[in-house]
Amino acid sequence: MSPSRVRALSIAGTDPTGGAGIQADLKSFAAHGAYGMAVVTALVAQNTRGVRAVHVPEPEFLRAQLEAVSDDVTVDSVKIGMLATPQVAHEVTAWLDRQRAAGRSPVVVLDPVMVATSGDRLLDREAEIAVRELVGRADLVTPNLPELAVLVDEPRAQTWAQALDQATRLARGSGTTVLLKGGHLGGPTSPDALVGPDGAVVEVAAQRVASTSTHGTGCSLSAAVAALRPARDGWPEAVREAKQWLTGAIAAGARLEVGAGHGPVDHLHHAPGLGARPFTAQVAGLVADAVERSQDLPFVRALADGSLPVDRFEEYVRQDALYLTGYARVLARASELAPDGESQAFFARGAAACLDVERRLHEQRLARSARDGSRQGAGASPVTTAYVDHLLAVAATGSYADVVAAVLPCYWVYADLGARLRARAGDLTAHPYGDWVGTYGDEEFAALTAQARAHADAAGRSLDAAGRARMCEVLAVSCEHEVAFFDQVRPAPGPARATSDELVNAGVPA
Ligand SMILES: Nc1ncnc2c1ncn2[C@@H]1O[C@H](COP(=O)(O)OP(=O)(O)OP(=O)(O)O)[C@@H](O)[C@H]1O
Ligand SMILES: Cc1ncc(COP(=O)(O)O)c(N)n1
Repeated sequence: MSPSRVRALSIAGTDPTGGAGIQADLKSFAAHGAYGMAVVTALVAQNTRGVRAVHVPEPEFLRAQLEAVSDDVTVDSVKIGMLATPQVAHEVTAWLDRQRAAGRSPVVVLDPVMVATSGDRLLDREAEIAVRELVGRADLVTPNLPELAVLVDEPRAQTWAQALDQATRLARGSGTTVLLKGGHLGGPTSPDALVGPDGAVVEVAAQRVASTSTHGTGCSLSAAVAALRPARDGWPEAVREAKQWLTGAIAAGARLEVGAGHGPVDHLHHAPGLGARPFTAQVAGLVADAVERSQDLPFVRALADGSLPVDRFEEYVRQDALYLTGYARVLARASELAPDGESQAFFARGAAACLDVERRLHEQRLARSARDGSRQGAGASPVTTAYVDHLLAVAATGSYADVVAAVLPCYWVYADLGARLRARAGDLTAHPYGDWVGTYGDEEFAALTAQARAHADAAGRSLDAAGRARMCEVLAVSCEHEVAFFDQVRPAPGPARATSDELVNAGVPA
């Protein structure tokens, strides 16, 4: 069996702030699904603003690290970064030669790191010749414009054409494919180009991102290419994929808020769900606010203390029944869009349960009006219509995640409000609206609400930031409708408290 992941080794310097060097390489490996390993060439005290000090361990210690890896692990891919001194470069060259002599030939990507973005040198001048020797042993070398100039021993190219010319000569002379990086060229684009030893050029275009989050871009790109190459057909495929990822990583870098200088890129920008807070944790404050505001409304206060006139309660129940018919349609839509059988069944059961409740309410209303000749009342109020319209609009145009976010407050606000009312109401058998309070405040409804929340979290997990934001917006609108729904019934001054007789058919719990 072949191993499940590419085993990639970074041989490079460190960046304790995690944006460049070995730390960036390991993130880049992981971001591309490789198993990452690292051998330290130099310890660098640096941050996003600059390099403070460099400590290069003895070459023997570097050799010991390299051999500790290769004596034990088959390495599929090697990325070489900061080499610091001629001794370090020679040690790495000798190790590569020993690997080849032993019949091991990992893919070798050489990022000829010389100067950091901050302008600090990361390679002794005397080491430049040693790095040139290493180019011939690599499969791919990834110079930026100043590094390319050093490698061909010429002044820095001023145009893309001049840079391509230098890269062609480097590739021909060394027999190694060159990935020429155009980041230092300026202008609206940031192109790279693969130049083969035969002179073949493959340009990889990309827009320039207006950002200062470019610390470690070279490290991250070369590590990504090293991770991808053993699993792709050729250099162009690996480079295109890595470059597209890097452009997104630069764009997302600023949001990390790491450091005051040239910030790092976001290596995990393509996996926004990873480590993100669950959707329901993100919106818990919105729901808590809706519950808080609802419990202070005159209707809810009167409901809780039992002073609500029965005709007011009936009006509420009537609007609720009308609402439930629309709500059931939207739950059915969630079921239709559901990604798996469990969520499909959950929302289908919810839709059926709403219709059962609605039918019971309707029958009891008919029985009551037949008994005492009361009017049936008009149709849905503007408030009820507005809430249902919002839900139906999301159902018609939104994704499964949007629909689940839209229906969630009806569970969540009711469950939380019900629990509070139940705690406040005391003995429910003596309470005129005890049935209603009991149903929404009971454990069964709390369990259903927990399931609805879990479905919303699952739906939000795979979304990008924009998708999550849409879910939050939709839920926030539903929360506002929830509060307005309770607020539409005013406990009119007047009739005394409901008697239990009057309530026989009025308050019907779900
Ligand atoms: N502002 C930007 N927008 C988009 N891509 C960029 C930007 N800056 C750099 N890149 C890309 O990042 C990669 C590294 O480019 P660059 O030429 O800066 O190499 P480097 O100098 O070795 O990197 P480092 O900043 O790590 O030293 C290249 O693919 C380049 O095109
Ligand atoms: C250990 C180490 N290796 C490479 C770089 C180059 O990255 P950048 O030019 O983006 O600072 C760096 N700063 N530190």
